[in-house]
Amino acid sequence: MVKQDFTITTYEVRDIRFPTSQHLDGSDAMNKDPDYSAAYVIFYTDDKQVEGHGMTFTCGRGTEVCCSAIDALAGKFINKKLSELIVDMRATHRICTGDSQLRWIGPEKGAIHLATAAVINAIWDLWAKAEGKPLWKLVVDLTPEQFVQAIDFRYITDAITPEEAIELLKQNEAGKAAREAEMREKGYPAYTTSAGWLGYSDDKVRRLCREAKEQGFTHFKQKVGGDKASDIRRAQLIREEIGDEGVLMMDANQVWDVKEAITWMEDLLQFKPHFIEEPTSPDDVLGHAAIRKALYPRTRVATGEHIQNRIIFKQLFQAEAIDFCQIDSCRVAGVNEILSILLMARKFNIPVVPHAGGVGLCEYVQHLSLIDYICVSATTEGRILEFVDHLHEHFLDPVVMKNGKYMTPLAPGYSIQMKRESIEDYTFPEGKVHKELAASK
Ligand SMILES: C[C@H](O)[C@@H](O)[C@@H](O)[C@H](O)C(=O)O
Ligand SMILES: [Mg+2]
Repeated sequence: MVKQDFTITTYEVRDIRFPTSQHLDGSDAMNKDPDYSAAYVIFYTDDKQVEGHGMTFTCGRGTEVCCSAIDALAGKFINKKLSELIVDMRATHRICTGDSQLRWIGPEKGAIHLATAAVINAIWDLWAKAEGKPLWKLVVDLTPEQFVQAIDFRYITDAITPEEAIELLKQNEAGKAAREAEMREKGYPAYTTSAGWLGYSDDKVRRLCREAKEQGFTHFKQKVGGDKASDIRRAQLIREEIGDEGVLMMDANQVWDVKEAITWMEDLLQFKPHFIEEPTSPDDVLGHAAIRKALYPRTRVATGEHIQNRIIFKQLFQAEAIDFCQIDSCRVAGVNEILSILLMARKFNIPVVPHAGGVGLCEYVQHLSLIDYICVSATTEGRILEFVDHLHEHFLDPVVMKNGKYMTPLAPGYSIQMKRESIEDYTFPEGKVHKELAASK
């Protein structure tokens, strides 16, 4: 069943924080000073060479809460053999989401769900390493039946059944090899968010847009929703830099009420935004639908980085509330739940445009878009993968960008393993970097 088998012997949880707020990297109208962080888990095995790594993304304070939740889950995997876990990935996923007591502090949402993502992703990382394949390749090589076996269909069978999902995957079998070859050669198209963080000066935004254009990017995201006059000024200067042919996306990070979102966007439509992302609360399915109805087709609506689980995605699709589905690799419960969302998005014909603004998220989502293209949607039309240019140097197998595209990752695993030195230096609060920061204050 698995090329090499291991038994999980112990685990380690780390609270890792990068002080990105110092330069306002990652800042937006809601998250004014994020410190890109990771609640990080390592599963050690009886083979000293092979470890499963996983993390969930956080913004600084609160990482300790997710670490505690990881602690509550990870112990369940001690003494488990990899082969036992992967034979039924649906059951493995339920080890976390189905705990009859822990479930009360979710269910399938909040810190416990973020923690589930870290743990589940670490298991997939271990599995991919055991097979000697990058995660995307492990998944695209599964049979349609095995792919579907990883998914918890509870609460979504009114949108898609396992039988339908298998049928859908089977339809794409024929072209899989050609799409894989294409991706290995050309890579997956990306857009950049790092030119448009809200806390950056106009000059910096201008310079970063220029640099991103030179690097081959054609799609750029601007943060909006702080102050309307400055949104307008900023949109103007970005348009000057990227020209009419450049694609401009806007992201409000949930700051508006429903009506406010519509009126605010009316004033920004002159800049031809491709979409408005997170115009309001991620829980407000009908609010998103109302905003979409008011603005479509002058602009479109995107959301997902704070959509807590497959059930809310299902409702967003059913209510025709969004035009773009921004899956987040560790907001929902890791690879298993992502697969269910990819399938539903395919069924409802909504392009998947993953969220990657954080640490480690680019590393993760490159695999997910490859899975989407090679075996689920079979198209890149309307799809583009987010890229932010921060903190990649801390990973053993960081993303490789060329000409505005993600080059297909080839190393075994889920690309999320951090360098040991980075783990030590940035562990909060006792790592070297945090001690130095505290001393300098
Ligand atoms: C706090 C973060 O940087 C967010 O601003 C970021 O994830 C953003 O919403 C994005 O779309 O990338
Ligand atoms: Mg966003």
